[in-house]
Amino acid sequence: MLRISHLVEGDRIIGREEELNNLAQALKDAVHGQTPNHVLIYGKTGTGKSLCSKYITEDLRMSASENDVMVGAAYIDCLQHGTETQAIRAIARSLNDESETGISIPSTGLSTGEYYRRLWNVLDARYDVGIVILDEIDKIDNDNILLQLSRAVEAGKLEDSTLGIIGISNKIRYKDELNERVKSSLGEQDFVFPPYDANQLRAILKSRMDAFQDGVVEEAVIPRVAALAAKEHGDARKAIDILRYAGEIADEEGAETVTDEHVTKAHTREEKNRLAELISKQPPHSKLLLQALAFQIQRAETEEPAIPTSDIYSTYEVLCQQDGTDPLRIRRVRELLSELSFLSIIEQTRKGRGQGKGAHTIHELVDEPELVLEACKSV
Ligand SMILES: Nc1ncnc2c1ncn2[C@@H]1O[C@H](COP(=O)(O)OP(=O)(O)OP(=O)(O)O)[C@@H](O)[C@H]1O
Repeated sequence: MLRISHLVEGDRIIGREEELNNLAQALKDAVHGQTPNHVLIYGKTGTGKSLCSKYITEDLRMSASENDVMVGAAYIDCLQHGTETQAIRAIARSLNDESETGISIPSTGLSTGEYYRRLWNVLDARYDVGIVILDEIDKIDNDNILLQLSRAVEAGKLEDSTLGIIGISNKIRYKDELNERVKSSLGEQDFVFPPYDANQLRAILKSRMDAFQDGVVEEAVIPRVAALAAKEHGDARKAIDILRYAGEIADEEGAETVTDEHVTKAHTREEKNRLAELISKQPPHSKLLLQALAFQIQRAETEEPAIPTSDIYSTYEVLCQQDGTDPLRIRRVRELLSELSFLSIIEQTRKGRGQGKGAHTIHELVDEPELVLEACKSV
């Protein structure tokens, strides 16, 4: 129950009624075998984007089957299947059943075009509607796949079936990066999932308490974990991870109960792991920028240093030189910094320079610079 991949049942999804309704509304045509809207979902980590997408497609699949409409769903993590061929192959494999279709989807040896052809055949053979969930869609290296999938029906690739896409991203500006054709066909409906508040996090944690035996978790633990997870942004993943680590640490120590002290240790363990995971997903230049900011903060003599973009940039240039890579332009650097801020790895504040002198942005790290540098090194 405390594994992140565990799919909770509908009645345990907390605080997402509106989002689930919106998704259901956008996809409802699939229940009658018609083409659903393509949907993009944005939101910070741990706001339930993957959970709600999987839940709603499963719900749709079951409602559709009552109408004798066959809905097939494929969930693809684009971080693991980041090229066009890998992603198409993964979708085709997940929807196929060779014993039923006679179509094989080998792991190598086919051209990208052939993988597409087999995917269309699988869809036509097995389903009325295919729903493809592309998680971390911004990690796909080539827009072509989005164009092909979103226009498969229009382009006459599918004869007896149709296709809908749910794209999920942490990058709020993801759509700006797409070319106009993809943008217009993919982004029919956009939804932003807000962070959870401490009450919702508490309810989410309570609904997972079956993971522990009765009386093992001390009373103060759940509110404390919820408060820790709500502090940066209301991240259910973080909350569940801290609770799991607290249980593991209590177990390692042979303790009878999970206490506040275990939560403190669990929080440190979670921060280290989360940072390393989050940073590992960032482009190389974002890592250099983070290191630059961490070095600047370490070097600063004030208690709570706030570093302007220009200072980060000058250290970043030195790091690029050491790394043998060309620095990006300042404009792109600003974009990467604001992405890091959206992900709650850094904090940005606009500050006035004094009357008539305009404003500039200053930066802080959410975590300790040593932790950030260690995480950058470990990935
Ligand atoms: N409303 C909720 N009720 C119960 N559990 C939830 C809820 N929202 C999220 N969770 C749980 O929190 C964890 C993270 O959720 P999920 O993977 O859906 O987040 P996400 O927004 O897709 O995050 P990321 O962008 O990091 O992939 C999962 O274990 C999920 O089951």
